[in-house]
Amino acid sequence: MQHPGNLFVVAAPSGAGKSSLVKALRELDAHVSPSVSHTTRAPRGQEKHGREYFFASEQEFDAMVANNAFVEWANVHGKRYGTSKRALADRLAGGADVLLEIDYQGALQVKQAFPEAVLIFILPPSWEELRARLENRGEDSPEVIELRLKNASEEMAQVGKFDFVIINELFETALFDLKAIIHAQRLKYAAQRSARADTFASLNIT
Ligand SMILES: Nc1nc2c(ncn2[C@@H]2O[C@H](COP(=O)(O)OP(=O)(O)O)[C@@H](O)[C@H]2O)c(=O)[nH]1
Ligand SMILES: Nc1ncnc2c1ncn2[C@@H]1O[C@H](COP(=O)(O)OP(=O)(O)O)[C@@H](O)[C@H]1O
Repeated sequence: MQHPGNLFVVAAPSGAGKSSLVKALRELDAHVSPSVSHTTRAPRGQEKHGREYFFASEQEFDAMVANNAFVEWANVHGKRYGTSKRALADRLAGGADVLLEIDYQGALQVKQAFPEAVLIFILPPSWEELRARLENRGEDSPEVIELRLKNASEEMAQVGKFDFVIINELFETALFDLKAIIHAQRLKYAAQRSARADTFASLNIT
């Protein structure tokens, strides 16, 4: 079996720029593989089943919960979202670095299951800017935007439980920070692996 890859988790209040940052990162770094979540929310304009999400009915989601098919799942803004075990295990075992874009509740569940996971939280520079980004994105109704802003303060209160925090003010700076965290974790992991290999060799363990 190939060596398992690194696991990164990125969380943020809605509108902070998480999806845009992860998309830009993936264009620069082909070794980061996303995991496609299941959700009970309806698809937005351009979204495709199996690409952004697997869109599931409440009954389908219930069945997956009952079958213990999720690594983590949570209620977010009144809908359910979850990472399936299948989506994660195959990619990690194949040696890919996997990046999960999930909410803080899911991130903390992942840390329980995988203590070596690296948790990254993305903050907006201000409340005004967060609201402006949600409004300018033009994807959500005013009621949905208000709900997301209301939930943002509870989400942001969790920032201390994360390993790293990025403030997404200037996009290019935030992207640089995200790349740096991922690069540093890869180096650390590679160093640990080679130290282990040296020890194994000196002990004649193959
Ligand atoms: N726990 C958990 N949260 C998820 C998952 N997939 C997406 N989310 C989170 O659900 C929230 C809503 O996502 P979405 O409806 O796509 O809207 P967005 O916040 O504008 O990107 C975001 O905080 C996502 O990170 C998942 O598999 N598990
Ligand atoms: N640094 C930034 N400066 C200005 N606008 C940004 C920045 N980062 C993202 N945006 C814009 O803000 C909106 C929300 O970003 P998005 O990536 O959809 O957020 P999230 O996935 O966190 O909900 C989008 O319209 C995006 O283009």
